[in-house]
Amino acid sequence: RGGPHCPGPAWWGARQMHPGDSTMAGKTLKYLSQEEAQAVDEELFNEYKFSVDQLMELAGLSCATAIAKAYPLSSFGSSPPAVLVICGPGNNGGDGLVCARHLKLFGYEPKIHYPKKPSKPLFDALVTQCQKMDIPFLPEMPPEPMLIDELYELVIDAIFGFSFKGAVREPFGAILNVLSGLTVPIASIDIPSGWDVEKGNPDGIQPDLLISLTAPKKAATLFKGRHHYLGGRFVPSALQEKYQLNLPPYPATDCVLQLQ
Ligand SMILES: NC(=O)C1=CN([C@@H]2O[C@H](COP(=O)(O)OP(=O)(O)OC[C@H]3O[C@@H](n4cnc5c(N)ncnc54)[C@H](OP(=O)(O)O)[C@@H]3O)[C@@H](O)[C@H]2O)[C@H](O)CC1
Ligand SMILES: [K+]
Repeated sequence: RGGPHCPGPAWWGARQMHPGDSTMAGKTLKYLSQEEAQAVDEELFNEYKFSVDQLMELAGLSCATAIAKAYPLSSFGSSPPAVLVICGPGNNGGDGLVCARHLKLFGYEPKIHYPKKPSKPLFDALVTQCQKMDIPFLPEMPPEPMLIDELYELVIDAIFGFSFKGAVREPFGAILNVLSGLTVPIASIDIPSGWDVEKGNPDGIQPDLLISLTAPKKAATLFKGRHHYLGGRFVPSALQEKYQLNLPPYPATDCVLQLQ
């Protein structure tokens, strides 16, 4: 474990953490309830005066970085690797748009399906940025898992984040059904979509990668995939302390940290 990227002992402690476990400093990484996740988010905007696009840019960059670390360009047979990004109607979908843009800059070939864009200037701008970077928008979701397996190397799930509640409404029910049948890996942003934010969903999609933003949510304890990253390195220490997030230290200047 030597060399310039050698994780220090604190990171190693974080890597092994689950609720109830401890870091080497004796502190437990907090897994947030839905209410806590929303409260931290609101405080970042209302008290700390961050704007949504500031945090969304950092969140989306973290997502693209985690994906590029877990699935480096060199690990794919095709070049550039085709990636399908599915964006939902809230800020999780916005993170997906930003992630797609950074993936393109990193050398991937993203295509986006965005069936329910909110009519807000922020999302209009994110869409224009992607269009001007030659990222295609697919008007229809590929109807069969096999089609996606044939055409794409990876699927990014940016459908729902920490505000998801209740039974899935269309068109997202049909989309999640297709995703459930995939062989190619799914990378979920913040929450595997269709999972209850706290209790998960044993019958839902089973992503290979999860990137928890700000702090993991309770459902992340049920994540069974290979790669769990923490991203969204923007939480001021006073806010971390107020919510006792006990975030492990990020390595050097990295915007993501591998938890598993
Ligand atoms: N602090 C941070 O870490 C930041 C995280 N970011 C990302 O933002 C999301 C949370 O975004 P939010 O807009 O609050 O919510 P969602 O994206 O999770 O989803 C809201 C939309 O989803 C619809 N919805 C909810 N439940 C269902 C359902 N059962 N079926 C269908 N649709 C559903 C909801 O629709 P409504 O009709 O209820 O309005 C909304 O349209 C967080 O997870 C991060 O990914 C920020 O980017 C930066 C800060
Ligand atoms: K998601």
